[in-house]
Amino acid sequence: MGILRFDNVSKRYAGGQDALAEVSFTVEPGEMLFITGHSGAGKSTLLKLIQLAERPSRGAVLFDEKNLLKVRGRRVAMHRRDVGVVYQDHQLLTDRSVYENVALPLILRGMRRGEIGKRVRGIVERMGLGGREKALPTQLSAGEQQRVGIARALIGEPRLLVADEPTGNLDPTLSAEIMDLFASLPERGTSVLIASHDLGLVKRMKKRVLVLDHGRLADDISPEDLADE
Ligand SMILES: Nc1ncnc2c1ncn2[C@@H]1O[C@H](COP(=O)(O)OP(=O)(O)OP(=O)(O)O)[C@@H](O)[C@H]1O
Repeated sequence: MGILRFDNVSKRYAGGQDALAEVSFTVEPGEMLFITGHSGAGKSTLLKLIQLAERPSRGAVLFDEKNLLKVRGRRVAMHRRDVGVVYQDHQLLTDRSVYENVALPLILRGMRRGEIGKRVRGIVERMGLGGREKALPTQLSAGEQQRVGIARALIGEPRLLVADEPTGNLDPTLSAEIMDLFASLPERGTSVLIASHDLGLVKRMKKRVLVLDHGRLADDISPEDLADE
């Protein structure tokens, strides 16, 4: 049973063409995969459907076999706890410390301060940011800032992590470091779906790759096939 399933999903924005057309695929628990394709191929749209930032025009997106079309109102926030999101520009609060940025999702949930502190310390260490808790994001390097963004996405222990061009602003060495960090997540049970147009980086990771072309799923390449190329 997949953690995420797209069943013949199409998405058409008002006045536009199909941004996604009849897309079907399944993501297993603990699987890491990439989604790639040209600019405008529909990568961001696909990730938005998972976060309930957009709704499909046709077809169904299922999370844990639950049709997301039925998730409305207060249950949208509950669903978003299960999906951690990492952005290209990390979207950190620049006037808040690393600690506060990472703690934010738990504060919003009303978790006890002691429990928040324990969790933040744990994830900050895991992301290699130990000792930087009091720093402001502007005092950190680009790679460190992105790791704070990943820590914030992971703090609520989501079942799935989605990332839209998470290394878009980083140099090749830092990009590889961040990718290795993502690759370490599935062994803890988190599935990871990363949109990237950096084909070199994607191929190096030797994971499953979904290829979008004008909204259609043009290819679904297994790690074994990738190794053969
Ligand atoms: N809010 C919107 N309203 C109308 N059309 C949109 C909207 N968002 C995206 N589109 C269109 O949908 C198509 C897919 O866009 P999307 O952003 O999903 O592509 P992408 O693969 O993420 O591109 P990029 O790599 O440039 O970010 C494009 O033709 C885009 O112009």
